[in-house]
Amino acid sequence: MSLRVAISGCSGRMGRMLIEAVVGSADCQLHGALARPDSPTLGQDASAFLGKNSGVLVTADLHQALSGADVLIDFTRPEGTLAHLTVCRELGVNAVIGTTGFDAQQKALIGAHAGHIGIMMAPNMSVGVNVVLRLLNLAARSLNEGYDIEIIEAHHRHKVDAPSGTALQMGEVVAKALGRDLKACAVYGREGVTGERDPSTIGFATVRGGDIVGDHTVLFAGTGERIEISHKSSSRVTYAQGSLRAARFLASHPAGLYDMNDVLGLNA
Ligand SMILES: NC(=O)C1=CN([C@@H]2O[C@H](COP(=O)(O)OP(=O)(O)OC[C@H]3O[C@@H](n4cnc5c(N)ncnc54)[C@H](OP(=O)(O)O)[C@@H]3O)[C@@H](O)[C@H]2O)C=CC1
Ligand SMILES: O=C(O)C1=N[C@H](C(=O)O)C[C@H](O)C1
Repeated sequence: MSLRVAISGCSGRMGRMLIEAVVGSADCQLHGALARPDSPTLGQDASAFLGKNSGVLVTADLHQALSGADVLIDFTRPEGTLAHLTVCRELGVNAVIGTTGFDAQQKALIGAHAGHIGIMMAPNMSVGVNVVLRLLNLAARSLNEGYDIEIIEAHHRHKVDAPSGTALQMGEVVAKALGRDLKACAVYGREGVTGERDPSTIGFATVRGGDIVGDHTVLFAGTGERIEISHKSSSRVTYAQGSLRAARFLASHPAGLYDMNDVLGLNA
């Protein structure tokens, strides 16, 4: 039987990419498409932008979109995600969360919902980025003395959160490998007379412009050498395919909070 997938933020950059992926998939069917109450797309067929008819009309009614769905895939904003999760929990619908920019309190709320439904949350659904996170763990443990660590990310002009969720996750992985607390050692941008670099810090730099899909580099700068571990996305299709993989994963797992390592079997 097909996996019944609902998409929120259905007219956003990722929402459209996800609808295309679901409509083109052999084992998923579009079940619901959510937009905000003021969206001009309300009432239209959710795949009209593809020149296709899915039979699913865009709605702002959470219960209408989510009743009978197996899973919601949500790439919106933190406050939207949390509102959607409340209804997912009420209706027993699993959730794949790609939204970034949650604060600690919001993450705790998501954790509480995961006691009742399956939730897979990751700031980056691409297989490549999740392999890079593994490489960073190895690199940080090996380069734990004498290397200054800087994380540089670049995204399109429309992105609203900074640093990116992926950059922050890379920082968490590196800090953990070094036995540091990212909250205590992160430096988010520099200006003016900053003084010499504190070797215990992890620096972040953010670039925003044009249509950059998503570039991330972690720089280990030593004396006489630099190591750079980079990932560059050239299409959002990788995020959509990773999200469908996560949706399938949740269908065969009990309630709980999962990440891409679980989906890709990298925790084994
Ligand atoms: N995990 C991953 O792999 C990836 C994560 N992302 C993250 O996904 C999120 C969305 O990115 P992107 O698609 O580029 O953004 P867009 O701005 O293109 O789309 C966001 C969508 O969410 C809707 N939305 C905004 N606020 C709310 C709200 N409060 N309640 C319900 N819906 C809302 C918007 O509606 P409207 O059209 O009416 O404004 C829009 O349709 C970001 O947090 C981004 O960082 C992005 C790519 C990959
Ligand atoms: O907003 C985006 O576009 C992206 N957001 C995610 C993030 O914040 O890390 C993932 C990807 O880099 C694209």
